[in-house]
Amino acid sequence: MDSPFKDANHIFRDKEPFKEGYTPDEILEREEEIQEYAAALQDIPDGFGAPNVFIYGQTGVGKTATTQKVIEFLESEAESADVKLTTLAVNCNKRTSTYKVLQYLANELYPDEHFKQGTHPDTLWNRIYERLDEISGYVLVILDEIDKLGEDEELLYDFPRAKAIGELENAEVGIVGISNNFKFRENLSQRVKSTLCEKEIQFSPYDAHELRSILSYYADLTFHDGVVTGDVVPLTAALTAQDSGDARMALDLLETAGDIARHEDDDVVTEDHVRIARSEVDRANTRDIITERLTSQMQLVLMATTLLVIDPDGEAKVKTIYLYKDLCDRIDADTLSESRIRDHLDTLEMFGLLEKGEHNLGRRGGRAYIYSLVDEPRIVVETFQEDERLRQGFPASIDALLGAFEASNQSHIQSEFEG
Ligand SMILES: Nc1ncnc2c1ncn2[C@@H]1O[C@H](COP(=O)(O)OP(=O)(O)OP(=O)(O)O)[C@@H](O)[C@H]1O
Repeated sequence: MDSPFKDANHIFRDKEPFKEGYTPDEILEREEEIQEYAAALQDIPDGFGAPNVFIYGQTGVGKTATTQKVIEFLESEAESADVKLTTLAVNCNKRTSTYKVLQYLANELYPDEHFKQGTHPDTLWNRIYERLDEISGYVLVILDEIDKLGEDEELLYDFPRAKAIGELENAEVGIVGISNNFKFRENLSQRVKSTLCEKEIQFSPYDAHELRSILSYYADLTFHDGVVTGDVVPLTAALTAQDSGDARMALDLLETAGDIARHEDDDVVTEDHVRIARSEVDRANTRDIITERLTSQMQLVLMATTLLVIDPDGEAKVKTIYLYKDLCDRIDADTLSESRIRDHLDTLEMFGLLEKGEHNLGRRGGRAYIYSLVDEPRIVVETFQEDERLRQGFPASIDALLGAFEASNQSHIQSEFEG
């Protein structure tokens, strides 16, 4: 058999910049935020203190990448100004409590020792303070995904006050908290909010113009010259801007379009590759949400809604609830109350799987909520068909129904739930 692998890659020159954790040399389209960020931290090189800063914005809008760049500048400014500065970066995604962050910091500050799980928290605090006093100067603790600490505020309360209350003599701690969870800030207690959110910087989603410039920069680094045809970057930027304004998502789409061109042995990447990539990425996202994030009852409610969407007789005659009960009977699952089903429909909407519209019931009075699927029904049906138990819930004619639906391309409103 001949080797199944392709010859030399004529599409990509380097894929490193697409990887998670890659630090770009340049941060584009964030000039204003960088200026604000620098102003918020100016007290450090000026020698006036270590401030606390809170950075927030949706996922993929450059909060982490911009922070890395600003910290690089800050470190070099501090050095030129002869100001002692230590920066400690912690990702709270993996360290979700004050204790875990302290354990991590202690291990970073004492590379020759190992602080095991179970070390008394007072020991961790004392050793950390001891070391920071030895190092002396300003200490900036950068807590990425700070919202993962949840309601555990001990660290956020104690650390910035350590000098004021005499725990530290020669060092002063400032915190940079980064979050994509908008509720986190609101839920902070007043005493922590007033310190941590002393200075706040918001990062907005990127618009199409900004994404174009970011994508062009990455395309130059990752693709061979002349491979990316004219409309690819603007289309990728426009599709992502309409959806989320998330640079990570845009880069993922561009890479997937390149992968498809490579796989198909095409010489160049075109708009068509981007469109195919878009449907592949959507498919993968939908699958992840359905299989990883929905409870089995939410899956059943989604299944019922999907069946109504593809069943030509389903429109406005049958309600989600009856179909849902029927599905539960078929796969022998418990049935929820109508109000819980309603909650689940709202959750499915929040996950971006369903869209809710409203219509008046005319002479009958009242309103009805109309749910439609955001994705192609086939993506949802195929995901359910991969699950042995859920597959039983579909009627034997599901493939024929789906085929007929696609042929007639009925994608309008289908499921009714009276409000
Ligand atoms: N303005 C930019 N210039 C260059 N690269 C960028 C820019 N914004 C984002 N990126 C790149 O996009 C990806 C996602 O950015 P980043 O991780 O900084 O987003 P984030 O806002 O911190 O997201 P999350 O909240 O999910 O952590 C990274 O690869 C990053 O290098």
